[in-house]
Amino acid sequence: MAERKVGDICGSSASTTSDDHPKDTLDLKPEDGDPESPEAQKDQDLKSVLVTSVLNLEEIDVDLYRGTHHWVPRTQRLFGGQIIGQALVAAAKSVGDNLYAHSLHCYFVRAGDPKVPVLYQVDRIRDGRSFTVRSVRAIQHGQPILICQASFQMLQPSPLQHQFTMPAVPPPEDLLTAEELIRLYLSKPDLAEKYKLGLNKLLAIEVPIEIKPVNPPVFYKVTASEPKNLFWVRARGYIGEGNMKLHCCVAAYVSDFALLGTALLPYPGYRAQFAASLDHAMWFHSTFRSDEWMLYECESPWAGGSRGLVQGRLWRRDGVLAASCSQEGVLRVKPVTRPSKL
Ligand SMILES: CC(=O)SCCNC(=O)CCNC(=O)[C@H](O)C(C)(C)COP(=O)(O)OP(=O)(O)OC[C@H]1O[C@@H](n2cnc3c(N)ncnc32)[C@H](O)[C@@H]1OP(=O)(O)O
Repeated sequence: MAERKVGDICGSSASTTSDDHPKDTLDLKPEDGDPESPEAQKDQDLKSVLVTSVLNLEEIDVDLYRGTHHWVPRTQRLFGGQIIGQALVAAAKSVGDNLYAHSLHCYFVRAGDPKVPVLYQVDRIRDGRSFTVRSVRAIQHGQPILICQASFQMLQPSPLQHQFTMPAVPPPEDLLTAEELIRLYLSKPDLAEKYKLGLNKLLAIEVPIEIKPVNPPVFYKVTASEPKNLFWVRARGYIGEGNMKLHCCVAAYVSDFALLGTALLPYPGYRAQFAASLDHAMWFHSTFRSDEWMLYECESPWAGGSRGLVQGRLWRRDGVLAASCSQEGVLRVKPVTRPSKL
């Protein structure tokens, strides 16, 4: 069982002990690392996308913020992870530097409209001695699209510490990114034209997340599998050590990516006719860097009634459990029709 360090709650930076916490703010300006370093310069643009646009809200009034969009799925409904991440940013703005996000619970009540920004209205529910709770409504066209409650806690170490063991998988250096896999498929001389179009569309999507599937699907070979999936994941770009609240917001964004699809893995004979996240809950257990590779372990323990339940665990490379999440989504499917062999 991986040894957890005292103070390993989402908030202190990974290297601190219990008595020297960096000022943990949500100032989203580029980290004070060496901005001229090749690493920071190389990714500054992409970092500016994720840090200064997707998760950098404009303050409209006290506890009222406005968020814009960067990447929108082909469904043309706003990506749920964006709305969760932005809602957590809004909630965190009115919370002291000595408090750290430990959980959030959301309902997606209407589809997000990519043509208009999202307003985030924060309600300061309670400021307790150890725990502080905020409620956030994400609003478009005067109606809520998401309702979210987030809770923050002071650092309070405890002798009760345990976690599961991280799955044994190849390191990310031994695996290909989703883009590299797609290019590999596209290089196959016998690939049918109709597949090329779909794959090139996938390549064109500018998702600010890098993904390396641990067990990449054998492309277009439809086989049923257990409702379990593993992939290495990280935010594109350099974010840096200090903004633990920001890393939680990025992890919230990442956690909703490719999660619901886990419930479809046992049913290759069906494709989603209508799929959307209904709710999303997340718990932050330790410090982590969302701009460094983390293992995302996804599984679906149940599906039925046009819904699927999926759960995820985000692991640091050193085996520490960083965050857990659960989500239920509506899954309406129809049989996949294949051209007859006759
Ligand atoms: C992975 C992600 O990031 S998803 C993004 C985040 N999540 C979301 O955007 C979901 C937001 N929430 C919502 O949109 C709403 O709460 C809903 C759609 C989930 C539920 O709203 P309801 O008013 O109950 O809609 P309902 O479920 O009846 O219908 C939804 C769709 O399914 C269709 N539908 C309904 N019943 C059936 C059925 N039995 N068979 C097939 N289709 C059906 C409806 O026609 C509708 O399709 P349409 O939007 O193309 O017209």
